[in-house]
Amino acid sequence: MSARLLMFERAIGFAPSGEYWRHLRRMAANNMFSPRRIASLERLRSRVADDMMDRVCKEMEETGMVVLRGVLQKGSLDSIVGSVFGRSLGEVEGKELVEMVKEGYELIGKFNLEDYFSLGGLLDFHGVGRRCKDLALRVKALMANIIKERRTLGDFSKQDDFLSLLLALPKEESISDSDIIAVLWEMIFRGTDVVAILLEWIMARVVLHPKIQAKAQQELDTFVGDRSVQDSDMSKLRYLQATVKEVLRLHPPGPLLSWARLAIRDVHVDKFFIPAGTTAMVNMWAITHDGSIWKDPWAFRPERFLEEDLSILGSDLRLSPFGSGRRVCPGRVLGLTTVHLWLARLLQQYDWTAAQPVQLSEYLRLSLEMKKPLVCRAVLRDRVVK
Ligand code: HEM
Repeated sequence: MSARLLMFERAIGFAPSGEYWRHLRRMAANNMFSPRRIASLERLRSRVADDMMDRVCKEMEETGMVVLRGVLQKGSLDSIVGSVFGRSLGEVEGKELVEMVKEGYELIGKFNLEDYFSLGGLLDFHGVGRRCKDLALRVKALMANIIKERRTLGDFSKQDDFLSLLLALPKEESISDSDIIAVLWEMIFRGTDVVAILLEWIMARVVLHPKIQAKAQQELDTFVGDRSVQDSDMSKLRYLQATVKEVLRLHPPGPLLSWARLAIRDVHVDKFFIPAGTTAMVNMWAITHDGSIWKDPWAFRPERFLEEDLSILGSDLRLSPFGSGRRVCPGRVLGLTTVHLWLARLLQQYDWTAAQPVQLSEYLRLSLEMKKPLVCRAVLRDRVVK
């Protein structure tokens, strides 16, 4: 799996010198995910939330139930595409992008002997390597077109999307088009599905625990009232934030973080000696279910995070669902901000119950997904949200 990710990423054109990662880190730290930029994207997130509410309403009217996965995936893609390109894509481009992301996920999950014994493609019986290369060419072609079009329009300095930001860099900091493509693709590929997957887990828990749902709604009614909830309300919505943390603990979408790390030199970790060349995995899922770390680890109890406030952004290794250290998720604040806002909207607007039995079985692809999609019933709450 991790070898595939690397193979695929190399095919997309990551600079072998590691320049790409340097750029990604600098962008993430300085600009792309600065609080100002994340705030500037609130209008987009909010508009996407409105669209999602409309889709929920439509599905309820047409079928009497909602398959949330489709609604969340569409919302997540619209939001990331808007953040990356500053506009929605046309029908053809949009469809192509969805297909490319799908193909990328499928390829990452495929077993290929060539990942373990590289014989120049001889063991690539199912053409996985060839498909990776084909996909990389399609990604490059689509992105190159969008970059060209944006350059023709010029004056990117006033826009807040990631592409404009990269194009507006001063000459001495500018990066090559292939690195721009790699950075943007990585944002789309890593940032789209995981937000939808996390929200589906959250809603499954909300449906399974009506008292927790009611408590989160009560908090919204008390602190936000009849107007539409905004990012700036989030600091007061402590129970809602605790609920998200508890879902990240029980159902971390990246249970093995980025799958594998390679020790490039001999190292001691606690009492273990790890020789150079070892491939090691961090099993975050095992840590977050460990009874010696968590009291009643299998119980779904958001209150535990009211009793002890714990940062989940990478400084406390008991719960680091976004990883930690140099390879920590660069999109973690944007991802969390989005999840908080959309969850708050879903709960403010509707009461949620299960339309089919909720199953918490897991399915591991690039991320840990619900095996069986969640099917709910959404009933408009009697409060009018303006
Ligand atoms: C809220 C949901 C999200 C979760 C749970 C999540 C989780 C993770 C995890 C566990 C990793 C691996 C970290 C490691 O190996 O130590 C990761 C990496 C990454 N994430 Fe996220 N992520 C989320 C949202 C996002 C968003 C919204 C974006 C982009 C806009 C994004 C972009 C990335 C990128 C580019 C990497 C690769 C970083 C690297 O390999 O150095 N993520 N994420």
